[in-house]
Amino acid sequence: MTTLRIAGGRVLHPDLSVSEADVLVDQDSGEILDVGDVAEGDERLDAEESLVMPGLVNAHCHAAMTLLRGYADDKPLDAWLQEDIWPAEGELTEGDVRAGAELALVEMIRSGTTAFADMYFHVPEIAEAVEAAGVRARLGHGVVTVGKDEGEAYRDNDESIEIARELDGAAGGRIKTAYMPHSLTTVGEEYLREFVGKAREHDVPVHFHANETTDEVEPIVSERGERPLEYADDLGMVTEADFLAHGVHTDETEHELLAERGASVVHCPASNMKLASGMAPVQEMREAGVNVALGTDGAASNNDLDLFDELRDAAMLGKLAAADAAAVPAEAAVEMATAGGARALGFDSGRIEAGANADLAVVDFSAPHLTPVHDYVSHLAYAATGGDVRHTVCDGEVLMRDRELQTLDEAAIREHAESRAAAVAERAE
Ligand SMILES: N[C@@H](CCSC[C@H]1O[C@@H](n2cnc3c(=O)[nH]cnc32)[C@H](O)[C@@H]1O)C(=O)O
Ligand SMILES: [Zn+2]
Repeated sequence: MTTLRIAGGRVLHPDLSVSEADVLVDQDSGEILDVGDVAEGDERLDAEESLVMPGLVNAHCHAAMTLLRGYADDKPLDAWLQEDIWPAEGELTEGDVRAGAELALVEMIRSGTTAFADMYFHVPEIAEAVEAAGVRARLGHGVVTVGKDEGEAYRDNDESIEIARELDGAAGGRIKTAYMPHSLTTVGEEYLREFVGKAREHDVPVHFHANETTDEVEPIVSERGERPLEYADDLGMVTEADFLAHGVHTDETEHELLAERGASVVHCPASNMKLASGMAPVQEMREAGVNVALGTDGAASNNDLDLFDELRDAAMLGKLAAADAAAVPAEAAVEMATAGGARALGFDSGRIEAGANADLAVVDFSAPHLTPVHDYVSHLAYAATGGDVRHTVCDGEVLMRDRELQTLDEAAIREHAESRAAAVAERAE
């Protein structure tokens, strides 16, 4: 057994209390062995003046969209997707998706994210990038059937199921999968009925966009006379294993349904503000007992993958939505970005405790904007940024040490992404 001791700092415990403690990690099993006054390790990671926290979980992303960062801004969802994003994505090759995913992984590791969920295409390329980077991920092929003939629509759904079957458990178990229909309005009912059943046969969860804009909710309500998530529930897509992105325009009935079924909602505050989709009722959902996680969504609607921004945005927007400064307090935001995200994705991470996955971020508290420290959790939610992360550890492996990436060649990845993105933009013109 090879062990790693993260020493000399403070630890954020599962109840969000903070105390001086070291963390001992088994690098072979990738699990936390002990927290507190721990034994010596074979290797040491310095945590002086720092806080060891669970690695952040980005529970909804389209990682390769880093190539489209700043490509089209300042438009509502529908026009943004149809006029700019989908035409550009039509030009993305396997190599482009690989390059974009690698850039995303650099950003995520730099800002302390150790697990993410991703809906995209050319998923085997994304999986290879994840395997090399060393993080944890739940990956899936996004399905759209509107505007496609039956044959094409079937192929797209089949591919999503096949990818989910083939890649589940890859990278030594760090990669898990899901069937990922894009949304309740972009995938036809007949396909959802058939393929959600197939996902169940293969024991993979379902991940989709839901209730993101009023334009998406209204047609379902008027055509079916029921709320979108009641429709999704009829289709069997709201089980404990399932997680949906956004949930902006959800009502009390839907919150009760989500809480009862145990399905998770991934709140994406920056994307919701940028596309003016609306304010998700996060405080109400949490009070109803819904598990809420945080996501950045793609870099083209955010425009970065720094989850510390989401922590702050979630706390701020949650107050505005509830017209109550006590809504979505710092603790809630931190919980959503860690334990809530891990639960949504089905990983035993998001808590620093013996037996959990050793997925950790070590945040440097010596910066002026983090001085003084009255309350560590407050700083994580309101003052820290991804740039404050010193070390990132996933599955017991050090992915970043003193702000230097250990598994990825950052300069080469940046250069490659830059030239790939320029070529995509040119082809899409
Ligand atoms: N476009 C592919 C499959 C969809 S992958 C997931 C899709 O979600 C899109 N996407 C990114 N952000 C959002 C969002 O906020 N709402 C809805 N879709 C989004 C993204 O651009 C990507 O096309 C096809 O036609 O078969
Ligand atoms: Zn999305």
